[in-house]
Amino acid sequence: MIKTHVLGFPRIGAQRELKTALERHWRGEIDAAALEQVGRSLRERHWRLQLDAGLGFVTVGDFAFYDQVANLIQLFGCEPARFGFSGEEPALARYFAMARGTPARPEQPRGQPALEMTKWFDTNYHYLVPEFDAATRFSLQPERLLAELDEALALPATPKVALLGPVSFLHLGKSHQTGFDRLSLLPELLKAYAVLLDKLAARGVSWVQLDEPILGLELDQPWRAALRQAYEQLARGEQQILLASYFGPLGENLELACSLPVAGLHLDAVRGGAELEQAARALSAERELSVGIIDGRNIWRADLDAALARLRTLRALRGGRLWVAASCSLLHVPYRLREDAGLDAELRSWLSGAEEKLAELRLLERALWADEAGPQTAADATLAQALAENRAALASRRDSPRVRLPSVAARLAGLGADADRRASPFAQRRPLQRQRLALPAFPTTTIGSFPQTVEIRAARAAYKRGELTEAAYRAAMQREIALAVRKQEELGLDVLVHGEAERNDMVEYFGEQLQGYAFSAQGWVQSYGSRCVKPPILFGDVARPRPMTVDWTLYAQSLTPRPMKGMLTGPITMLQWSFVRDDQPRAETALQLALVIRDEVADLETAGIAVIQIDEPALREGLPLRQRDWADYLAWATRAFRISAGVAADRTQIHTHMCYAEFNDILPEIAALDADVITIETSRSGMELLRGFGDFRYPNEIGPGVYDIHSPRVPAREEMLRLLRKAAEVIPADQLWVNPDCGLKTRAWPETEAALRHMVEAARELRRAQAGS
Ligand SMILES: Nc1nc2c(c(=O)[nH]1)N[C@@H](CNc1ccc(C(=O)N[C@@H](CCC(=O)N[C@@H](CCC(=O)N[C@@H](CCC(=O)O)C(=O)O)C(=O)O)C(=O)O)cc1)CN2
Ligand code: MET
Ligand SMILES: [Zn+2]
Repeated sequence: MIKTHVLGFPRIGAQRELKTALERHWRGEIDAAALEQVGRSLRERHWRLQLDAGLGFVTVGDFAFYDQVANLIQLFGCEPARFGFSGEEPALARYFAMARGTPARPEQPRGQPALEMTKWFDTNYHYLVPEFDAATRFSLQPERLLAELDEALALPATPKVALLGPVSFLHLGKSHQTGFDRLSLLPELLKAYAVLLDKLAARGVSWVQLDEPILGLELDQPWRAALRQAYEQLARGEQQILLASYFGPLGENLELACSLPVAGLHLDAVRGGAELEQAARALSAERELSVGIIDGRNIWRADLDAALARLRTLRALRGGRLWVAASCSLLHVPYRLREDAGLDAELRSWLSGAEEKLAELRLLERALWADEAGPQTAADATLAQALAENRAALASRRDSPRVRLPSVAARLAGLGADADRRASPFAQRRPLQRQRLALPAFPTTTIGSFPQTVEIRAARAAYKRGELTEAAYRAAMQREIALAVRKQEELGLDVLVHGEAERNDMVEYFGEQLQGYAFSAQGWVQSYGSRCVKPPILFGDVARPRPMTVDWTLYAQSLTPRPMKGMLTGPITMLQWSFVRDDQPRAETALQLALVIRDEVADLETAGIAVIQIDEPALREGLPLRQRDWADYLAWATRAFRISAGVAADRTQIHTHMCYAEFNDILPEIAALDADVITIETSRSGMELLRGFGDFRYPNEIGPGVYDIHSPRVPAREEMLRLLRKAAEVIPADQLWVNPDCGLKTRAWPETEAALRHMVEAARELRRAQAGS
């Protein structure tokens, strides 16, 4: 028997309907009932797509109004006590309170910060981090999930319920209590899972998919033992469990996974392809093997011939039984690309979004059926035609002259051995930069973006629709830049930025100006909550036809005598947040990107810009999931950064910026980037993150973020002072900068100005204290 399925489907909506509805709800424009209705209709639409594609199941449980991990916090009734919920509040209101934080109330004068948000493995999706401590109790609240299940049953459709598994749920959470062992909660959590599984079985659900993506990580013995304990216990119930792993090979966890007494095992055959045959042999015959052969992380059209060859081998090993799936949830790819208005016909034929991936699964299923059916049927002709079309599209991509630019390869080959080094070491660059910039102690700056207002977005949308001329658009963006410069001067910031008004996104903006990149009109992917990105598509060798930021930066610099920071996105972040080609190593693509950024640095410098920031927020996210693969990645990734910065003269100050990450485990490599200044996100951790930089004696200058930009909350001057004093305990004062955690594009102006005013006051207070001591 061949069965096809997906681990999850994108939920934001082909037209981002969920985003629109959520934001309207948060603004108070639509009530909870209207929002729920949007959720229901999206679920129904997505299930119908799965039904129409002939999948063996529709997947239930992948929908979330904010995040699938946050759903589990409510499903298992473990909302953190700090939110002070009485239980009287509607569940959805509590959910958004956890996701977005709560404003100050008389009984909670400072409000509650949201749950921490962190990267979902090595993706650009962020999940909300569950908080566990000794007082955590679980109490199953299955109403929402059961209601969704009933919707699917009513279609009618055969549902498979998909949830994060108990061990990954605990693993991905955190505890603020030192010494608390999250695994001590496992027995209670398992009881709740077991009750839920029974309820699902009673509703007639035949399969429950439990995701344990931590199987792709290096696990300590206690976590491995926890997986065994969990599945031995859960498998005792009625419910059949499909245990799902993705994002990498199982490696040393393969044997464990194959030996757990679950009814089926899903593996990522795209990133863990090498071990599929081994798993097919190791898994006992009565169990199902689900082969994730369609890439759930990237947008290239699948090579169906290759997939079929692979599946036939595996099917033979499995005695004819096999499930065929996408490697991971399709959450990470856009809805559809084959008809996207932003892409030309040739490119479209090379791509697959979520809908097209459903069709690919269907074709694989039909081809495998045809093997068994024997003699030619009428359906075979359409199948053969579809496979031929697939072959032709793949050949057109492989042979396309658009993909290769000989000049790029030649330039890389000719790159000097010292291209990744500045002319002199930091100690020599520093006095030259100090003299040129003449900054006060504790210099203040921001990370780049200022509020992306409705007006800015509307102007860009009108320009893209052809309703605004290029000149009018340019003038509108220049007005925004002038406004940002004026406000920064009024606030008294030291190193200014132009504010990035002209950028739709820090990656897409550059992609749009580079050869080798294409960008879709509707290829949205959820990044967190209602926020989406439209990753540009890197399909060929990268080249820069003309400078990308020089005009805007020079315009901004012309408005002020203060230093204007040029603002670029670094090669690794460009790589990580784009859909990149799969026909050459990522390391090579990174080098090509490094060269175009290098050229931009050179042009900004020639134009007289004295400070240039090369953002690398995704450097940490790109780390391989297993530590043993880190060194190789870090070697090429940091070299790519250094190649982009290495062209700068000693007197030009290079900044970099990183956020959303635990930096302490890669401090030597961060230091090896040799940026003159690094700004990092530290405020949510109360400067804890900085301690590592201090212990390591980080050699260059650092701007630890002094306030969280994810929340409209305006921190008091004293709060920032406290953080700065804490920072000064671990970092020498003459190395410290003062700045927010990250860019301010998601904020509005009033809170931005208020917070920056407090920040500048805090820096001035420090200077006074220093002068007086
Ligand atoms: N690529 C990327 N990844 C990242 C980050 C990032 O900045 N970029 N930051 C971190 C956090 N992730 C984030 C992801 C998205 C957003 C974000 O603000 N996204 C915006 C969209 C940004 C964008 O592409 N804007 C376009 C398109 C805007 C738009 O929706 N326009 C409307 C029309 C608007 C109108 O008519 O008024 C439309 O196309 O329908 C533009 O400004 O041009 C959103 O979801 O709202 C923020 C942080 C980590 N990962
Ligand atoms: C996610 S890092 C953002 C850096 C960028 N320069 C900004 O301020 O928006
Ligand atoms: Zn950032």
